[in-house]
Amino acid sequence: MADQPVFLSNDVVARFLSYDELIPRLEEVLGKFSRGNSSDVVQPVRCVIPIHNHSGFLGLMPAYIAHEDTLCTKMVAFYRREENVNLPSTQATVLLFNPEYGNVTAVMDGLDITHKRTAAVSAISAKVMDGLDITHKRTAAVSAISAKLLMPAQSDVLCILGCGHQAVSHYEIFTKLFSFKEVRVCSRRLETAERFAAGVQGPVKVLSSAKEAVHGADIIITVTNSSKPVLFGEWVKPGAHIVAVGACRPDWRELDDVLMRDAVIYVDSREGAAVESGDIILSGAEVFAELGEVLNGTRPALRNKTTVFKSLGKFFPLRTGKIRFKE
Ligand SMILES: NC(=O)C1=CN([C@@H]2O[C@H](COP(=O)(O)OP(=O)(O)OC[C@H]3O[C@@H](n4cnc5c(N)ncnc54)[C@H](O)[C@@H]3O)[C@@H](O)[C@H]2O)C=CC1
Ligand SMILES: O=C([O-])C1=[NH+]CCC1
Repeated sequence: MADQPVFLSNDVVARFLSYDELIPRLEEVLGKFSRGNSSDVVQPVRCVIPIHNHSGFLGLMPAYIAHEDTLCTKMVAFYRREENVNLPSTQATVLLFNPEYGNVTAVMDGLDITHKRTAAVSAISAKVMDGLDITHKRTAAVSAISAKLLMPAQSDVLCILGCGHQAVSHYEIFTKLFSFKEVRVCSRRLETAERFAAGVQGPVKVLSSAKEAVHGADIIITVTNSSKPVLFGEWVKPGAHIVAVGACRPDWRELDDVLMRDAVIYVDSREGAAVESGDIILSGAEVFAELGEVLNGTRPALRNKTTVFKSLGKFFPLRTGKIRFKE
């Protein structure tokens, strides 16, 4: 009989993941995904069902990488929370499988469970993070990869629009990897931005107007749960790089038509963008490249142009080794 799956609580998984390992691992899988070898990397556009009563969605994101025999799925619930800011906008759980037997070997994150057994997790070569952190750190790491490839060579000013969970992980990784002379934030409510600024380590300038906040910025990250544009092309410095993380539904927007049509558009998955991104679908903007294509050298990184990376959150499987449990 198969072992029972282990529950990896937030604390446990948090210990197993560092950005230093996450970034190269994501670069590797983004590249592999964009080579389009579907018999190696199987990762369809996620299946999303509406949670009508709660203005939410549940997305199922299965993935299999044949050459390393990794089978997993992420399940993510996400919500439009413009009115009720006291509820989480995203919750995620990841299941790892034994690919040969089909049984679940680990359930990760989003679970506040103190399991009686001690989980001795051996040989997890690309580590895992806690539930929310899997989503937050993975998303921020892919955004950072886009910035490595696409932001102007001289980038002094970072601006973050939206001051929730993703803003924290994005701030964390962007200030770790790059050095900015100024970091600005703006959120729908001033007090949220002030709380954010007080909570992070390092100087942050809080602005009450998004237009002022993005003025002259070299890199702008939109991490809002808005369904209407929060960033307008006429505000944006030519040549800036925009990382658009929110608006993951076909009728949700963070960026306006002007920006979408003027910028060169990069995505994590063309297929996903065509189905899920309101910014792309409703503006009619053309996708220029997947990040993986840039990493593979098959499409160029047009750093001198205004660029948008539209992130939708493909879940790229973690590489896992054997998981062993001790009583
Ligand atoms: N692309 C991806 O891979 C992923 C995308 N997401 C999306 O990222 C977005 C942010 O997620 P979280 O940080 O977890 O949400 P959150 O709820 O923690 O934070 C959202 C922030 O946006 C702010 N906001 C809302 N409307 C705004 C507006 N009009 N102008 C400025 N700020 C505004 C809110 O006040 C809040 O500070 C959500 O839309 C979520 O669905 C989440 C996970 C992965
Ligand atoms: O990949 C992800 O976790 C999500 N994408 C959109 C909302 C959450």
